[in-house]
Amino acid sequence: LLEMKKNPWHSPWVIALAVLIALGIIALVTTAVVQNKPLPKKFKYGIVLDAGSSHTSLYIYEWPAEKQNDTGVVKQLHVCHVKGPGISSYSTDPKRAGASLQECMNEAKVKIPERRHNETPVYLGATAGMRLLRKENSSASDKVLSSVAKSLQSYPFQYHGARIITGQEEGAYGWITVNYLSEKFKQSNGFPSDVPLPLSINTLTPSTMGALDLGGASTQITFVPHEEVVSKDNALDFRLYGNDYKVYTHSFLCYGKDQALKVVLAEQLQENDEDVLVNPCFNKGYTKNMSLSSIYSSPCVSTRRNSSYFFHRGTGNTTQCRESIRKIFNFTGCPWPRCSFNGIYQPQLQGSFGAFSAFYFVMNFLNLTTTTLEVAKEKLAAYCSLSWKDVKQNYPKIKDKYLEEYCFSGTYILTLLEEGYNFTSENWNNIEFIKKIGDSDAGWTLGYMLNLTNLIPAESPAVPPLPHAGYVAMMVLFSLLLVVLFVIGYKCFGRPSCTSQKYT
Ligand SMILES: Nc1ccn([C@@H]2O[C@H](COP(=O)(O)OP(=O)(O)OP(=O)(O)O)[C@@H](O)[C@H]2O)c(=O)n1
Ligand SMILES: [Ca+2]
Repeated sequence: LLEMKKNPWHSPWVIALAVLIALGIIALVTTAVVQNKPLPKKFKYGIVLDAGSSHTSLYIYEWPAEKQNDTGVVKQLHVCHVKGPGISSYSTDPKRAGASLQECMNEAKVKIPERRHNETPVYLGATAGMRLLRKENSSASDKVLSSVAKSLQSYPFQYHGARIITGQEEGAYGWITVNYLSEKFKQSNGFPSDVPLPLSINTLTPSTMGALDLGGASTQITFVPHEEVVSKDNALDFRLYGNDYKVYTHSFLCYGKDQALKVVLAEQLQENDEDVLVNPCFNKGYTKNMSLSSIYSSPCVSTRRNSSYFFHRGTGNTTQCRESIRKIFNFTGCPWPRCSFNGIYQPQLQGSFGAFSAFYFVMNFLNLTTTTLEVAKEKLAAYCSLSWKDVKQNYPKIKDKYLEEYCFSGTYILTLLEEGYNFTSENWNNIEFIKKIGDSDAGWTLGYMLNLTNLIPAESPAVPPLPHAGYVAMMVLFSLLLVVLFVIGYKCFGRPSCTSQKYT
């Protein structure tokens, strides 16, 4: 009996040690489990079709399901350019609008894992081409939309609608895209998120990047100004990742580069009595027989002329070209403290800007993406003065459709940015001409999907239970404790000092 009482395993010290060791193991396992929840490794997908005035593109986005609230995790997986013109061009044969999307939709079926098809949302947003068609003939635009809707619904994805987005949305989502991709929303304003900010809010919000989008039929300018946006039509309020943003946006319908060209040509024709149009915005030696209906059929053009064809001849003079482009802007009659043009309010430009879509295509072709404004003007003048023969020889691979318009387009862009939006030599280099940020294209589609899929939270997402450093420290501490307990246990084993004397 005495022997049994002396058994060291029955000493309270050893029992206490055993309990502590067990607790240590439980603590270790719990910390590891809480911190490193098993990763499901599940990817989610979304499809957005950008039905622009000149073409349609299908974008597939991908993001890890468990991180979807973080900023910057949604990425473009794939883009497919639909063959043929924009959907508004099928107004006389709407069925073909839906059919035109099939090739890209079939590609999406291959790119997205089959088991994810039924949970993948698909959105179609149509822009200025459809806005113009709706203005002209709303039943035709309805038919085109029904045709594309029917086509999209025949796929195994989750159909979320086909609609014409507003110019405001187009500007806002473009702004969200560039700031999401350049991780501008991650920054904090230095104030706790529940503290109401002083009135001069936009001087305290983290800096963002403005967005400049030039399409075929409309153009958008969107940025966070320092001053209050006094025109309600141009004001947007966002709360993203715990910060408030007061954003200015405006979309100019008919000021996309294809429609602007039609308006310029119509003005030039108006000033010409003959059926020959001598145009300083096209290279010398460029000639083309054009139908007047190609210009007068546009709802952006209000003038009319009787004959059916005209002879278009270039002279390649950028100074004269700029003069004729300037005529489509109205710089008088501003009812606001400040205007861009046509009496539209625009606050003072603020911060850096990302200029994408046709701003990029044209400026990149002309090699003007990184120059000063003065050098851009000089280089453009030199390009415009090249003969059409030389231009064709220098760029044999570029389609005539694009090539013939670069002198006009370059001059239009400089006029729009400098005289329309009031960029100057001083802030010119705040404009960054971009196509992509990382692997994703700059444009409104990503912002549209992030918003409709609730992928951008209003408040900062919750942080993990422990920051990584805290987790490592805890693990080291628990491990050390366990080692110490083992050592004490081992050293104590069988020693009288560790066994209770009152049993003897
Ligand atoms: N490599 C390219 C591709 C396009 N373009 C021109 O860029 C303009 C269209 O730009 P885009 O952003 O694609 O316009 P859409 O989205 O079709 O038009 P919108 O946004 O106004 O609906 C067209 O004039 C087209 O000819 C170009 O110059 N070079
Ligand atoms: Ca567009």
